[in-house]
Amino acid sequence: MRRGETPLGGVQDTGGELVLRREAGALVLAGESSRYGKPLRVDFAEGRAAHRRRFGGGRGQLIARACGLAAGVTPSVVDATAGLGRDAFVLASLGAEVLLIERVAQIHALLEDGLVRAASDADTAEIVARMHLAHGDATRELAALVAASGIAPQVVHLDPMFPHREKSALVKKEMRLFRELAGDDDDAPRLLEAALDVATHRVVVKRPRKAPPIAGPAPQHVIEGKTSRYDLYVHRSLKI
Ligand SMILES: C[S@@+](CC[C@H](N)C(=O)[O-])C[C@H]1O[C@@H](n2cnc3c(N)ncnc32)[C@H](O)[C@@H]1O
Repeated sequence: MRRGETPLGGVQDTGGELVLRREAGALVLAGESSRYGKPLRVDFAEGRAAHRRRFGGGRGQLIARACGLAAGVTPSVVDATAGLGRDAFVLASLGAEVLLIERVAQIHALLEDGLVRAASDADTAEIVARMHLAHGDATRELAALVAASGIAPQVVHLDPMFPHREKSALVKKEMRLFRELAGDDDDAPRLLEAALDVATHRVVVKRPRKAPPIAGPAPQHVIEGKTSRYDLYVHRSLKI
C-alpha cells in the first residue's frame, strides 16, 4: 500500500515511526532525527518561500516562463503534484490562481496547515487566497477534482518524484522522509496523459536537468535551468 494512504497521525516505517504533531503552532511531520533531520513543515511566510517571494526574480523565473506567465498574461494553473506547495506558492505570488492537488494524506495535511497559517499573515494572506487545495489522486480523478474546484485548467503543472534528484546531505534527509511518504510516483506517464486531456493550453513538467522526459509523447519545447528542466506540451498559445 502507498504509505500516504495509511490513516493520519502516524505511519510505521522500518526505520522508525513518522508522526504528525504540533510544534510552536505549526503541524510538523517528524521521524527519528538522525535518519530524517528536522521535522517537515510548510511555511509560506518565513524561510525559503519568503526569501524567494522577495528576491526570486518575478516572471523571469524558469517556472513562470514555463507556465506562460508574461506581461499581460496570467494563466490559471493546476498543480497536480502539489507536494509542499513551493512551486504553487511562487505561481500564486506572481498572480496566478492555482489549484493544488496532493494525494498523500500527511503531505496534504502539512500543506493545509501551512495555508491556514499563511492566511493570517499580512505578507502572505493575499497570495494564499489564490491557492486552492484538494486532496486526491490526480492520475485517477484529475478531471473531477478540477471540475469541483471551479478553476480553469489552462496550464497543468507536474513535478513528480524522481530518484536521486538532490545532492546536499541536508536536503537528502528531508527528501528521505518525503520520499517514504510519496513513493517514486512511477505512475507519472498516466498522470501526464490525464493532464494532457484536461489542460486547455499547456502541460508543464518539471524534471531534473539530465532526466529523460516522462514516457509518452515528446515535449514540443524544453526550458533548461542549472539543475531543473521544464518539458512543455503545448495545445495552444496563452496569448490569444
Ligand atoms: C516532487 S513532489 C512536488 C514538490 C512540489 N512541486 C513543491 O514545490 O513542493 C511530488 C508530489 O506530488 C505528489 N503526487 C505525485 N503524483 C500525484 C498524483 N497522481 N496525484 C496527486 N499528487 C501526486 C506526491 O505525493 C508528492 O507530494
